[in-house]
Amino acid sequence: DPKHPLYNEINSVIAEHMRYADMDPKTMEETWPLIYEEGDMRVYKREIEEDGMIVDPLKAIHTVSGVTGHEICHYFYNPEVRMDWEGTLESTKTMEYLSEDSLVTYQVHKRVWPTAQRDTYFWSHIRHCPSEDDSESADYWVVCNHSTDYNESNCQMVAKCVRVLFNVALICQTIVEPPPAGKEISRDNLRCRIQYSANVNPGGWAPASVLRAVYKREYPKFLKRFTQYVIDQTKDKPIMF
Ligand SMILES: Cc1cccc(-c2n[nH]cc2-c2ccc(F)c(-c3ccc(S(=O)(=O)CCO)cc3)c2)n1
Repeated sequence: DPKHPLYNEINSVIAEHMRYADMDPKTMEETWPLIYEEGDMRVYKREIEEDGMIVDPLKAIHTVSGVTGHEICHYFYNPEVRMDWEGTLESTKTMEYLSEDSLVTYQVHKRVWPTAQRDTYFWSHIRHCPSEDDSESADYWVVCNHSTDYNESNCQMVAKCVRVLFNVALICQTIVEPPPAGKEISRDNLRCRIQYSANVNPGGWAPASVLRAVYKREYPKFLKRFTQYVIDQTKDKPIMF
């Protein structure tokens, strides 16, 4: 039984993202042009225009040591800390908690000259997808942020903003190098494989060259800043498996 009005939509969007989980870099490179590479981070992008709009889908694969997928997803989902790590945000407002793993947020993003200011109104959902006991599949933690118009009329929007439609997913897998026999697992034994996918329709008029330059610059910055934030927040805390 749907526990809240967005329950079915969230299930189908998550299922779709999980179908594309675990694209290894080789397969990625066959169909996705690599636009940025630094250390373990690879950012891929397709150039797609839909009725004159840039809707370049973006995928980033990154491996971060010392944290778990649960920790990465916990901080990505938690609206209370978003202003601490999301550098392109002017404001964020949690409109409604649909359940303990689903909520609706209104955000205003910093203006990128010469385009108009953008805002986003979206649901967020966090989910643990344990591997089936056949242990063929991996164990994932997922967060999805997806535009919505659910109860939009209750939201006091910032005037003159252009609404952005987007569908973002963060899919994480924790890799544990077993410690020597009898030793506790420490953060030195942890690595987290992150897949970030973003489909952003910037809405309204925006020059293709400017948008593509912004995305090329902002996404790697955002992933580095966010993952470093989680490393800093968790380093002295017990591990969240
Ligand atoms: C990180 C990044 C990449 C590309 C562009 C920019 C940016 N600069 N100035 C305005 C924006 C902007 C415009 C519209 C957007 F939807 C998002 C946007 C970005 C990330 C996410 S999220 O879901 O990954 C994290 C939640 O904020 C959602 C929307 C960001 N920021």
